[in-house]
Amino acid sequence: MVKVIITAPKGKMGSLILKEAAGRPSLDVAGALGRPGADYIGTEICGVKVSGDLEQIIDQCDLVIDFSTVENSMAVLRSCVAHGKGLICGTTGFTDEQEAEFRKAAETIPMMRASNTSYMVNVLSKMLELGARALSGLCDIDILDMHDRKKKDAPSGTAKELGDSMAKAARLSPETDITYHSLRAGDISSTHTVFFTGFGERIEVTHRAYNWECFANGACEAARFMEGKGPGSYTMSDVIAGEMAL
Ligand SMILES: NC(=O)C1=CN([C@@H]2O[C@H](COP(=O)(O)OP(=O)(O)OC[C@H]3O[C@@H](n4cnc5c(N)ncnc54)[C@H](O)[C@@H]3O)[C@@H](O)[C@H]2O)C=CC1
Ligand SMILES: O=C(O)C1=N[C@H](C(=O)O)C[C@H](O)C1
Repeated sequence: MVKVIITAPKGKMGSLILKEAAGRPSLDVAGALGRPGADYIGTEICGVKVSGDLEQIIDQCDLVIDFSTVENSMAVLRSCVAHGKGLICGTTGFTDEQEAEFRKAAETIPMMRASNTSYMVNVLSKMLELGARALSGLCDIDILDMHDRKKKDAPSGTAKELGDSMAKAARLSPETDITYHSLRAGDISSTHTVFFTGFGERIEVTHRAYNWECFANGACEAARFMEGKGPGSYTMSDVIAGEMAL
């Protein structure tokens, strides 16, 4: 059983992950990390005690699951490195320098950076690799991500990851061969469309999340996958590989 600490238990994602993880026999939720000073510090959510200080509780876990903010995630990353704990980070919007710090950390701790933990999105990524290999040079490739008006980052982390995996598969540049578009409006829930646009014809492939449960389920699957893993960089592609028999 993996012992986990879950951050942001009042956040949109953190609250769903905590609820899902608390009900899974494969996971033991050792604690939750809330925003310091918040009125819910010291209370229990889903039967889990909420602390405002990761240093006080981190030694009770094997792994931290963190879907919060860039600032908090960088602090969580540094604590995980200092205490030799694993980390699944689903937060998006990091700078290149911050991403490099995650890669460096993977030399000493088990690390999963995953901008999208939905099983379907990660299957979609495999389908798009095939599309990009078959169609590169014959068409334009564009990615449109649509999210609610409160989302902080654009393009989405998912758009960037899909672009990177297509570019790697088809030997393209993710910066110059793929074009990114973002719409932030109302309460749109995560929607990604990839367009392969030729002349006289076009392919559009879309993933629509109706709510955020697919990401919470995927985060818990990822935590189960991380059990017993040593230092290194792991991806959702590794998590789904067994199920897809890739
Ligand atoms: N990887 C994936 O599949 C997904 C990733 N995300 C990403 O996850 C992140 C969070 O998204 P949401 O839950 O929608 O945002 P949210 O705004 O609902 O939640 C963020 C939470 O972080 C908490 N927080 C801030 N500072 C903190 C601190 N010092 N200690 C503890 N908690 C702190 C806030 O109190 C808030 O509850 C975003 O970067 C988003 O893009 C969102 C959905 C799926
Ligand atoms: O903020 C969100 O909602 C989401 N963020 C992630 C991203 O930036 O790709 C994953 C998903 O799209 C939901």
